[in-house]
Amino acid sequence: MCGILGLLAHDPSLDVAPEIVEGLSLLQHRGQDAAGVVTCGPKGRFFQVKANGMVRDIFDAASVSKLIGGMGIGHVRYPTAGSFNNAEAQPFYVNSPYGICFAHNGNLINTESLLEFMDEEAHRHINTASDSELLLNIFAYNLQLTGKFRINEEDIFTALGAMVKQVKGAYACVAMLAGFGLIAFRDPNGIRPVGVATRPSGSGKDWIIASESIVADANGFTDWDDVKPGEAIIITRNRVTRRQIAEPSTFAPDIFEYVYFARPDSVMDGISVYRSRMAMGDALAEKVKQVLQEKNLTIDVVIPVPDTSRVAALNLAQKLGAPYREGFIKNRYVGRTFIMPGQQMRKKNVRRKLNAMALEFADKHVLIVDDSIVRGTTSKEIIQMAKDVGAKKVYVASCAPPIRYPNVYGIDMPSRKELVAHSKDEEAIAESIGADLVIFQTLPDLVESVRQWNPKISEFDCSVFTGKYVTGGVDEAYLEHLESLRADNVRGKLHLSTLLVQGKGDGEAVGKGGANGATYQEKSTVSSPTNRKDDNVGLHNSFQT
Ligand SMILES: O=P(O)(O)OC[C@H]1O[C@H](OP(=O)(O)OP(=O)(O)O)[C@H](O)[C@@H]1O
Ligand SMILES: NC(=O)CC[C@H](N)C(=O)O
Ligand SMILES: [Mg+2]
Repeated sequence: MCGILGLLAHDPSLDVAPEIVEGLSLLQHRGQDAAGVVTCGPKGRFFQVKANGMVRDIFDAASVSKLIGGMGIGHVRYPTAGSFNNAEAQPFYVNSPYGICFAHNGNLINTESLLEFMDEEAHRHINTASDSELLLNIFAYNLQLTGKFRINEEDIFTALGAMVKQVKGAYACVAMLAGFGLIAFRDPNGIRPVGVATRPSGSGKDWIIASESIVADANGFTDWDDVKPGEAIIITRNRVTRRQIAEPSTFAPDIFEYVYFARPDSVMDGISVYRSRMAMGDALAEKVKQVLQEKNLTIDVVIPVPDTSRVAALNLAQKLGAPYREGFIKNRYVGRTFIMPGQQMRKKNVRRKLNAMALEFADKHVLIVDDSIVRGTTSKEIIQMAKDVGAKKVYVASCAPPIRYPNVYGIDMPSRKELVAHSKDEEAIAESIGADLVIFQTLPDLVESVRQWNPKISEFDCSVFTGKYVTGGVDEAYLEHLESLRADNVRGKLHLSTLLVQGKGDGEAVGKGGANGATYQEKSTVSSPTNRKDDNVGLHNSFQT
């Protein structure tokens, strides 16, 4: 899951980079592998800083000061295609037919046929294994087909409409056209989130595009509006234009955003993540009550697994009338473990991140609550930790049902074999993670916990629980192919070979700029989609000076 962001200041003389960097740090939980920002300054020039690492490590005062311009986009990356090499850090850039920068959250499922198309028909070179670079080039190719020296909004909608017909999968995107403006768009099923908001600025408005509403709130933007499934919004300094670029399809936002990915203080598609997590705790409490009664068991204490499960665990404890205790203390300097690459790293970091306090576990029957059990990395470690400090019995309750199928839409769960619940019943799962009992939320209860806050959404993407993929095009052959490319054991090798090809893993051989060896690059835009006087005049003025 990545985070995307775009910002257009009404006043072109302002620099938006500091706010973009600040905004990316609020999206850090969506991707910890790489981050990048590109701004567009005078004469339509792009300025870029991107690298592997966390936002705070990549951006310092010196690198941010080089990001000039009143419009820009940013990205935090959690790879789901290609490798975690910094050549695949986003935003991506193409210089033809116009200067375009692009950031993507999601994952395409027809990359093989798109690559063939790029090679045989579009004759565009794709330099990485990133599906996002591919998506950008499909968009650029379709823009090129307009055959125009200078383009307008109609041309962009036409190109996006053609692109949507070619690509399959999940994509929430932000694009920036040099000297023109920003574009936000979302796949026809609205699997990945993205929205827009505004704030007054002089005689006009500043616009923000972001994966989550928290970024808008924190920067004083209001009137958050989710991009609709299959919709594109083009924002220039003169006007904002919205259009459906895809035929209406099933709106099916990914339910895992509410379970784990999003920040609790975000509102997505009209649903407060916080409220949905509280409701997950309430519903799970009923199930736990029932199971404990059936098995004639009691619990002394409810303990959350920091961070994500806290909200649900508190409600669950209240409903059960059991004490809620923070028995695991989290090292605040260690990031999310699930989105780290490689099982070794994830395992090591659970221990680095969480510590069990004996005084909350010793001689007790504890109910540990987590939002989800995916590979079982976290639960295995913390159950052992709880036992090591004297817990008598360790029961685990999960706000999500068993995860038995891969995610193909932007969450890095490509391999069935890695999922602890794959082909296992609840007893076997408990045994495998070392729990005395494991209790899962039912799927209808999970869906209702989220859907009740916006009954207009009739469906959610629940493919990791059901194996049903809303876009179609995901069959056994595809899943096997994905596994062969991205399972943990294959990926280690892939990363190594990428490093060998690239020398030492430095993506762009351009002057170094930021902290952490971030690459800094100034891109002079030769071609700009519009610099005719009658189009987007506000921007042109700044562009032509
Ligand atoms: O079964 P697993 O493969 O371990 O995956 C599930 C765990 O990973 C996530 O935590 P993470 O540490 O990533 O983030 P958090 O601090 O937001 O809970 C999630 O909240 C679960 O605790
Ligand atoms: N998690 C995501 O959204 C990843 C975006 C894109 N597929 C990449 O791997 O960079
Ligand atoms: Mg967790």
